[in-house]
Amino acid sequence: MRDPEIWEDPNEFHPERFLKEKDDSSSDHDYQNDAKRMEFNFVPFGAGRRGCPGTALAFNLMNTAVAAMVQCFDWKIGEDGKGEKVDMQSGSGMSLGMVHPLICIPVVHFNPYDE
Ligand code: HEM
Repeated sequence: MRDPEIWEDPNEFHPERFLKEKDDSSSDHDYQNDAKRMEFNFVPFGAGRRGCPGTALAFNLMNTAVAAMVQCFDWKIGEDGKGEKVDMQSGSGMSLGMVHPLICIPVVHFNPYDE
């Protein structure tokens, strides 16, 4: 999943790598493109007969869900809210579960009804 022969800086968090269009030379990074992803370098929803049937729904909802989480909350790390950094170490397997479960506490910082 983090094969350096397929992904540039595979252990770095570069979400913009998924924005890059095929043959876009405007960036220093040669991030992956849609065509390469179709070659099963990126399979977050599995594939084949048992592939995820919720793929289209997830794609439609994910932007809104993440935007709401970022816009409406600050996030404290750990059960006591005193952690400083999320341990992103990933396990093995198709879907890269986290070795250390992510525990964060949402703190509301924007309430549209507080007017
Ligand atoms: C970001 C969101 C999601 C991710 C990353 C995800 C990922 C996955 C993965 C990796 C599998 C296993 C596929 C395989 O074995 O090849 C799976 C299966 C499945 N997913 Fe999702 N999924 C997501 C959202 C959803 C949603 C929104 C639904 C339903 C509304 C859903 C329903 C299912 C079901 C029912 C299965 C079992 C399919 C089967 O075994 O035949 N998933 N998903």
